[in-house]
Amino acid sequence: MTATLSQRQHIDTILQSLASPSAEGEAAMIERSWRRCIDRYGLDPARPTPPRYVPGATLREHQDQADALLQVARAGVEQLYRQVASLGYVVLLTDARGIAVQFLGAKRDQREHQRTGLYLGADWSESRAGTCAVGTCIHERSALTCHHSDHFSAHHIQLTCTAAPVFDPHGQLLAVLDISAYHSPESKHSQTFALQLVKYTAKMIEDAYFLQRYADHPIVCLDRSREFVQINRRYLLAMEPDGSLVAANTAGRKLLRHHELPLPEAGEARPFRAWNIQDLLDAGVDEVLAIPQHSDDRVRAFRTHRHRELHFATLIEPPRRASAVPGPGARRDSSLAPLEALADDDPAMRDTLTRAARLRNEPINILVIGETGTGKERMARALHESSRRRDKPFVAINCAAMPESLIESELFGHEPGSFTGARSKGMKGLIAQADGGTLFLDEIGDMPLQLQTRLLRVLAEQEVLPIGASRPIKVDLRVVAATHRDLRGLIAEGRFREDLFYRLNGASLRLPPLRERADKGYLIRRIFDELNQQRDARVRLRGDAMSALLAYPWPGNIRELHNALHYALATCEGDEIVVNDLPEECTHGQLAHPGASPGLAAPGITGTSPAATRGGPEQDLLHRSLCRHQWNISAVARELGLSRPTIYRRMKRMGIVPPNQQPPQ
Ligand SMILES: Nc1ncnc2c1ncn2[C@@H]1O[C@H](COP(=O)(O)OP(=O)(O)OP(=O)(O)O)[C@@H](O)[C@H]1O
Repeated sequence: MTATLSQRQHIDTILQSLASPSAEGEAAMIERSWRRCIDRYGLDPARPTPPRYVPGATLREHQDQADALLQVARAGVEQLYRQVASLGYVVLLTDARGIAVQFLGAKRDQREHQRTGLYLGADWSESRAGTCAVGTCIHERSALTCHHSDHFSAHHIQLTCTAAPVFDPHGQLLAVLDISAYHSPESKHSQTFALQLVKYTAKMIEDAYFLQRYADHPIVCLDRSREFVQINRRYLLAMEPDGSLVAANTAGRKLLRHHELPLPEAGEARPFRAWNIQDLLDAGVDEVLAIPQHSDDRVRAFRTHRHRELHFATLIEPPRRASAVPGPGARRDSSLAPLEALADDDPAMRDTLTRAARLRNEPINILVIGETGTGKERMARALHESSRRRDKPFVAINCAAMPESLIESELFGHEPGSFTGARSKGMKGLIAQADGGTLFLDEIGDMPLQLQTRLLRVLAEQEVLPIGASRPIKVDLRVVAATHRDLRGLIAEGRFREDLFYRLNGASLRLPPLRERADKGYLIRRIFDELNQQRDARVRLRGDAMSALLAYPWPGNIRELHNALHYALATCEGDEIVVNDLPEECTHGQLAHPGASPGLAAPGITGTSPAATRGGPEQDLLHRSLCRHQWNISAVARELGLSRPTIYRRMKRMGIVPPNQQPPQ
């Protein structure tokens, strides 16, 4: 390929400036890099440098090694992309060797991205690509913009790229965050804001990683401003409870150096613990650890020993809270574990679970309200298992799934020969079976009116009269009813008894739909662990699959998530689930995420309508399971962890007809 005029000029500039180096600051970084390109890597600015992609398997190894960071960085990288996408930038996150392990860019320019190397799996190390933002940033350990002809290769001079390093808590380079665009103004000053934005996001990612990595240590946050210390958390210092320092973020390491307490640089053997927080601040360890965390005034002022600088401090203590159910100042009560396991840190669930914990042993009936599949039955079981009734039966009845003709005898039981078809020995009804324990009435809004009247009597009298019996049987019941319907609306239409509503609704617990839950990551991990256990498997959910699941706009039904994970487990080949093992609906139209190989990634920036509206993975999973078990509904119900009536209802809803019921062709 012959060089264009501007490319030839570029080559001349490089050769001239290397003959008489003069630059300072960022320009000096570029000049040093040009020299390395010629002297060390033997590169030629005129030689075409097509992008080098690592093979798919190698990319996955790089992603695996960066997994912990990728999980933390995801939100920051996506936020950065939202900020710059409309200006024509793509976002790359590379590992410390310059391999792009995450990429976000507009789908319509995919070919251009791949042609230029602004794509997943591309190698942007300096020795390979010449002077470029990522490669030079890795070398210099410093943020920079590599604008147009700053690039060594004449074939990169249309690009503007800005990169900033992300360091681990010991100063080791973890990753490089980069934004790049194909078109930009001639002046490098046009990228000043880009540089600030990338540096800012890289710091955010670095600090988030730091906080996660040292979540089990007290962390002191310092800032020169009282107003900003809780927001900026400029200097982060992790320590042991005796005050010895174990790690610091980049700014924190600078602060310590400034106070002549240098922490060892990456790779040095000397332990961090050489210094104590008392060596930096004119304060005792006890004073620092006593900084309040939960009052209005969480900031304390301290002076540094050496330079008497005034710093404001806040403290992040290791989480004592392992539970979403905060017993007020109480010690952890292990009987609450079933309730605690329902959620992590979701505000709506926290409120609901706090109420549930208080109500679990109260002699009142509870109404659980929530959309389909929000975990109402789970909640009812957890209430039972955390209550004093836990050693007695939990009996669940689905009022919508039971045929009307059977529901009365199933619920109330019957005497021998009390009606045609009655069992000769009679039958104990489900209500009597729940004696001493919990009766769970699912989909209570679907209970026929006539039975509502009889149920009301059971609840009022605490006794049940089996069909054909002359004497009632005493029962001790706690009823938990659940509904996704508007019971007040049904009352207004005359389809639900108001007095029964008040009997059932001693207290109500509302469950948020999945789309609103802030603890989706926890639910994903929990359901995944449960499925692994059920299958006696040890499959791992890789970070790229987790990212895709977190990014997917889930509808309200947790079953949808459950099914997607079940599908992935059933169909994945090795011992880990990667993004391509997930049902297509979960990955389609999402931002590109790590895990898809260069040829397969489909970066786009629009969402799709939820799978729930189309049957999607749920339908697929059900159909496969039916075929696998030769349409044996009990086996399918066991495999999917659902009741038989639910399987029948789903088949009906999805229009799945067993082969023996299909009309002849
Ligand atoms: N906290 C949770 N942790 C793990 N899995 C959960 C949780 N909540 C619900 N699930 C799962 O989601 C699915 C739906 O839960 P559940 O049957 O309790 O919901 P529901 O609201 O009673 O559903 P429906 O409205 O269809 O009766 C089940 O597979 C259940 O195992």
